[in-house]
Parts: sequence; C-alpha cells; structure tokens
Amino acid sequence: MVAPIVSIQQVSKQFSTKQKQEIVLDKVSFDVNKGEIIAILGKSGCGKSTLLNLIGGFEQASKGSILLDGKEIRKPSKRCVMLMQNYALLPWRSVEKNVALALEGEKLTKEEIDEKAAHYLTMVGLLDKRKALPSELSGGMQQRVAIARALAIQPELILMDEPFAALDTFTRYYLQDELIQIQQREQTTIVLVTHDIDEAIYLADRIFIMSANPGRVHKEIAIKGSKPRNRADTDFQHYRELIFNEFQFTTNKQPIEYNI
Ligand SMILES: Nc1ncnc2c1ncn2[C@@H]1O[C@H](COP(=O)(O)OP(=O)(O)OP(=O)(O)O)[C@@H](O)[C@H]1O
Repeated sequence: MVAPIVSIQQVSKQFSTKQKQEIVLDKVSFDVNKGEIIAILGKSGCGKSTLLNLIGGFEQASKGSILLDGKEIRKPSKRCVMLMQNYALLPWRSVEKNVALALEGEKLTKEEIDEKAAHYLTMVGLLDKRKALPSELSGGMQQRVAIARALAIQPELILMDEPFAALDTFTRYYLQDELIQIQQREQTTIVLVTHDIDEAIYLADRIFIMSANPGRVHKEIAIKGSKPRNRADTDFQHYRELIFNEFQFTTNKQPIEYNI
C-alpha cells in the first residue's frame, strides 16, 4: 500500500464579500499517493483553483484539514510548488537566471546554482537557450523554463493550474510527453487542474470530476494502462465517453432554441 503524500479531509471553503457569502468547496475529501498524477476536472467556477490554493497553503480551509506527509499545511513551502498557465517568468532575467531564482536563498555556491540550473534546463531541452530572455522564447519554451524552475526546487509535489492551456495543440502534446518522462524519472507527485478532458486522460492516474455550487467531488475515475497512452485507442475513447457522460450529469444545460 502506497502512503498518501496529501490527505484532504472534509475540506470546505467559504468566501465572504460585502455582497454575499459563497460556499465554494463543500466537504471535499481525497488522498493523493506519492508519485501519482491526479487531474481535477470541472466546469468553470466549481472551485478547482481554490482547491489547489488550499493544497499549496496559499489559502486556509474554512473547515476540515489538508495534510502533507501527515502534517497540516498552514503556509506555502518549498516542498510544494505551483505552476501557472502564464509561466510567471521574470522578463528581465535570462532563462538560466530565472531557473536559478528558485535556488537563491539555499546554502549553495554560485557554481552549484549554475550547475543545478544547467541540469534542469538540460532536462527540458533548453540548455542552449540559457542566455536568452523569456521574450525571445516561444510560449512552449517559456513553460519549459517554468517547469525547469519548479523542478530545481526538487519539490515533492507540483500543483499545476491549466499549465498548457495557452499553448497550441502540438506544443501541448509535446510538453505532456515531456512532463510524463520527467515525472517518471523524478517520481514527483502532481495535482493538475485542467479543462481539457483529453489532457486529463493522457496524464492522470486518477481523475476527480467536480460538480459546482458548491464544489464537491462528484466522481473519481482511475485511468488504467501504462503511459504514454494512445489517444486514438478504444480505451482512451471509453474514458472520454465516460467523462462526457459525467459532465452531462453535472451540467444542467438548457437546450439551445433556434428561431427559424
Ligand atoms: N479570493 C476570493 N474571494 C472571493 N471569492 C473567490 C475568491 N477566490 C475564488 N472565489 C470564488 O470562488 C469560486 C470558485 O473559483 P475558482 O477560481 O476556484 O474556480 P475554478 O473552478 O478554478 O474556475 P475556472 O475553471 O474558471 O478557473 C468563484 O465563484 C470565485 O468567484
């Protein structure tokens, strides 16, 4: 039995503004095992990013608790990094200096920092771009720099909020493959929020489908089969259909009326 690295226990989150009080998450519970990729799918506003922020320690739960290796998460830590859709690179720093940023504050010499930065840039295939500025790179390359920077911290857990959503299909496919390879090599645990059903099936070991108002885990689906998976095979289509059906269930969409 693999020990859970993250344990989410009966977590509720309420936001209060002047206008209203909103229960965004309601009694969410699940475990994430070491070395797993978990994908969280759900329609806009169901609380996916809020859940990631709670796991990352950027927000506090209103009720319930979230444990990282058995200890309650109360603030952000280097054991867990967040990777965003917009890369969040510093535009005035070179690629290698952006990666090195993650290592500043550690007890490392300049040579050690350079060596580590080079190591992780090699891993994402961007060593030859180390002197470039982010603006000189494509979106896909910038996201690879952000991945190298996240990996350089050697976190146990990476939280990803739609990391590839801004990229074109082929770059997205390429980075998904790269992510699987790196994740298998480093044995990092990943919790990924995505709107992309195919991305979830391609990457995840388990998918949690959330329903909205308030956000709850509606269904857990374990994705069988080794990676990389074949997007065209029958198993993949089976999961796709399963998830589409679940979404119909969680979305009470009115039929579109056409005036002819
Ligand atoms: N800091 C905050 N203060 C008040 N309300 C908030 C705050 N953060 C999120 N919310 C509200 O919580 C709800 C869920 O937001 P969240 O960003 O978690 O959803 P999401 O599922 O990630 O959406 P999307 O897929 O569109 O990114 C929304 O109604 C949002 O307005």
